[in-house]
Amino acid sequence: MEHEPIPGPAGWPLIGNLRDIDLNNTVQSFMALADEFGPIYKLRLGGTDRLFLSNHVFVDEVCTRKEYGKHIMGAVGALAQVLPDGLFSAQTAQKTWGQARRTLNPVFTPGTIRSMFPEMLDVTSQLVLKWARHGPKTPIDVSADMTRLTLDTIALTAMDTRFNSFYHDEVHPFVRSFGDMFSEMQRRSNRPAWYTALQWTANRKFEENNTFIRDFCADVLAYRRERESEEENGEQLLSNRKDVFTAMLHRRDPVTDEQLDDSVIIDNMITFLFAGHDTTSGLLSFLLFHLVRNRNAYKKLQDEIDSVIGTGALTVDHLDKLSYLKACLYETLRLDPPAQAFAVTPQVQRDDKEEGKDVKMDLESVLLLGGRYSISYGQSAIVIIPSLHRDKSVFGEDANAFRPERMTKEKMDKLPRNSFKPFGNGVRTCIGSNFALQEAMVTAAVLFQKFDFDLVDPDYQLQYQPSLNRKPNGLFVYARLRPKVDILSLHRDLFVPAVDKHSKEQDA
Ligand code: HEM
Repeated sequence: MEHEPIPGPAGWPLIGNLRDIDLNNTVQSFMALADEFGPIYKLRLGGTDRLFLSNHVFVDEVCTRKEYGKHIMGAVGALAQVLPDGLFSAQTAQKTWGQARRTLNPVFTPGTIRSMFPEMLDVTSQLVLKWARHGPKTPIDVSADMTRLTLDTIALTAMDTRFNSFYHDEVHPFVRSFGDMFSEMQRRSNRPAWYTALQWTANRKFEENNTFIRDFCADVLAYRRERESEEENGEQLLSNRKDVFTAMLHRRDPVTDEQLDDSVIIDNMITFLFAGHDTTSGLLSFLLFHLVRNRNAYKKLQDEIDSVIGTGALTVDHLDKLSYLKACLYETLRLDPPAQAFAVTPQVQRDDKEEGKDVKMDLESVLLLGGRYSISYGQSAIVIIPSLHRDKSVFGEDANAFRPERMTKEKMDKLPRNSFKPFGNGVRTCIGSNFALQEAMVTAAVLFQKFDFDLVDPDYQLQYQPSLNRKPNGLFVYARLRPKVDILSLHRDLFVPAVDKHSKEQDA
């Protein structure tokens, strides 16, 4: 029973609000509906009523009240059918989620992520050399190359595997198969099950893609085990590496003292390969777009990079001093958050169950949102992150403008609680957020140190790719080496610290 009617468009019999959304770009539709119906509205999709939230007051409530937890639904629910034990798609109460999260948390501490700096720089160097050799007149497909960069980085740092995407014109088959599979999941999540059952060709393709990505990861796992069994007991033991793979293969969960099963390892290899690249590539692509469009911020960033790094190699210690770059990244995450939504629902708490409390998961058990709108246990509340981040009551009348100055550490500390949620919430918050930020800082610092950028089409208007994560569509730039950058010594200059280079010149 609703306490006060929740706004929303009237639906149709059987199909509900299916006609109110563009299935190829659902989040853009949700944002437009938020503009029309306000910070809370309701849609009937896939046979259930879903709530959509987009201001910090409602979002704060669902992010802080203990009744709410992550809801595995929609496309994530479809993902759970093929990755039942992946960190992203498993239920919080599931034993395998807790085991994997505790096993992997130590891989994502700031110290361990810093130790991945050389590998991040290695992959960045491949991008830089490619763009330098293309020359200043070749249009660069930004999203495609950022996808190559982030995929290769997560594969190398997390799984000690080189995808070598910069040496191929086509995207890696893993990305193509997973992308196709996920598009199908999104379509499935918004239409009735009987309709999906009739899509024989799409269903066969889905199974083929699923088999391909599982076999691919099983092969990588088998190869790693083979290498470990062959290696001598030496200093370079693979099992001493501090990466996701090694933790999954060797660490014991501190609570259950158990190791992860192979099927859990494979589910999480797929999860990390996907979640670890698709979002960060969007972040880097949007960063480039916003900076090229905002020349004041562009200049300020390049000045910071020149004064902190100079012309020598970037080191991990430089990263702590690039505060304006960090603000640019946060401002990009605010305006164009690559992960566009997350879903929560009121859940029966484990404590309640253990104490035998009579908490019924049926439509009679309701909570009130904002003290006015009813939400039942098991019903989805979806946070529309880009709308939340453009809330004018928080970010001001210029909320749609790119202004990194509003995202300095001091200013962010003063933002209302839960008004900035690019990495999700609570125990289900993104495990890779610090990894993503460090990777983006390494790449952006080197790119703006070495290149000047211009849009190929100066009138380009931002468009979004129809995919789960937000990415620019059709964004092409020209990359020109900056005046004092020498293409012949570029490779060396990316790695040789400035001091060493200087002293070598003096020695000569
Ligand atoms: C800019 C980059 C990134 C953004 C914006 C982002 C965003 C998010 C968000 C919003 C969630 C929560 C989703 C939900 O509640 O349904 C999440 C979860 C997750 N992310 Fe990220 N992510 C990024 C990068 C990464 C990277 C680099 C990795 C891996 C190294 C990663 C791995 C994961 C995993 C495994 C989860 C599930 C965690 C759990 O539920 O325990 N993400 N991410």
